[in-house]
Amino acid sequence: MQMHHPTPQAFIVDLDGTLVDTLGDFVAVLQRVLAELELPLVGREFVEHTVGQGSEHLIRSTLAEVGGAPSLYDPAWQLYQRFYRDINGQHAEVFPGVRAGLDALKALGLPMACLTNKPAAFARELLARKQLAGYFKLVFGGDDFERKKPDPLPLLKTCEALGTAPAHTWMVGDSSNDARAARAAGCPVVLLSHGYNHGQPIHAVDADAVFDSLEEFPRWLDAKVSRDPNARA
Ligand SMILES: O=C(O)COP(=O)(O)O
Ligand SMILES: [Mg+2]
Repeated sequence: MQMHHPTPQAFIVDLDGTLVDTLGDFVAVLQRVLAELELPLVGREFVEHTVGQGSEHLIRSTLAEVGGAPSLYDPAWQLYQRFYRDINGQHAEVFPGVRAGLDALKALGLPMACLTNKPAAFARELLARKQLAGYFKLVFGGDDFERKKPDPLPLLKTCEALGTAPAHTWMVGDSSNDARAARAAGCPVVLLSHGYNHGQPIHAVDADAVFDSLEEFPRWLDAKVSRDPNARA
């Protein structure tokens, strides 16, 4: 089938699972919280399947998983914030191909925003610690808007801040959360296979393309999208 792809005007890039492999950070922080509350620890696989929907969801699901009372949510939240601040980035690595991919996207001369469900302060700190902050004109977190991805609101607000049309603002993510938000906002979306898709196969998600490395995206764009500046959407 002949696909039609809109000319990009900007890129919106997710953080956890897309740019940085942060699973080790989430596991380390949750284990410290659970140890402090004298609760059983959770497995890495549980965390991998649960991240991506913001810290509130992660903390609530973790307490449910280990049989912790819902009344422990507030103390767990406080501990999570404190430990995350200490640990942020220590057990996390930038995925292979990310810097080369971002360099190639940046060379297109289009603005880039980072949009994550992670709290904005942690996101900014992590990008700075991994020398990725300089790529992004804007950084928005899960606490910046009334609703998080998969709601389209954060994408629509980010497009507004970039001053670009959603139909020409490409989302790059790693989960169905990103894809659903992008589809609902009217943004084209591509996904990376190395992230955390709630334990589901990434190729089953409705997206314009799936890549194993961010480096493949600018090459694919170059081949698929007309570079004619007068190209119609
Ligand atoms: O759930 C989180 O904290 C982060 O998720 P995201 O960066 O993939 O949006
Ligand atoms: Mg993600």
